[in-house]
Amino acid sequence: MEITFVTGNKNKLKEVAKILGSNSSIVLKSRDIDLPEIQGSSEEISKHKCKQAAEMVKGPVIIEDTSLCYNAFNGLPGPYVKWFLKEMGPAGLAKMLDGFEDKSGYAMCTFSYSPGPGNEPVQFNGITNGSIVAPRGPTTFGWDPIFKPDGFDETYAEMTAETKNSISHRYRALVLLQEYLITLKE
Ligand SMILES: O=P(O)(O)OP(=O)(O)OP(=O)(O)OC[C@H]1O[C@@H](n2cnc3c(O)ncnc32)[C@H](O)[C@@H]1O
Ligand SMILES: [Mg+2]
Repeated sequence: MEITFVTGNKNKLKEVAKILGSNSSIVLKSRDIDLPEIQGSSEEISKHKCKQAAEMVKGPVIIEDTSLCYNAFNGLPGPYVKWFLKEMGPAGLAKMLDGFEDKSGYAMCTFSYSPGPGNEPVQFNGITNGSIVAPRGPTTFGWDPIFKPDGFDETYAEMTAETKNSISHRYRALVLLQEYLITLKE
């Protein structure tokens, strides 16, 4: 099955390609487009991106929207983390919690799949719980240096790609997406 992943983020594409790598039933194509995003919940933003992607590609597409949620902020910055990261950097994003005892949070990936234009997208959520820490490790990908998943001492940035891809929010959502796509073929 050939599916086009529409994203303006090269690191996302790299991880998705790697996670799906061993699964030969999906042939992943990609389009480098930074789709406009509405304001709303992660699900609403993801659905809107997916509908636009299906119109552009005129065939089966996946897109995803990623959130970093602070429990002390009732889930914010959530899907708006990109703009906080852009202006404050990872260190500033971690410092936002200085006045709060609760440093817990979660990373969430909301994938949407559409078989083509005019179809209602199907959604899959992957969540990895963790805590927000002062930046540690390479600054290659977004807020990776400040997110320490539960059960690990390392931040996402300090882990090997293999370890991150075996526990990440993105991996968990992709497991569900793959399970769904397999049912379509039956
Ligand atoms: O074109 P799209 O797919 O929307 O790519 P984007 O970079 O705009 O991504 P989002 O809208 O989902 O915004 C999520 C923000 O979180 C960052 N991000 C996404 N996944 C991440 C991950 O696994 N680790 C660290 N940062 C991540 C990403 O760089 C953005 O700044
Ligand atoms: Mg985006």
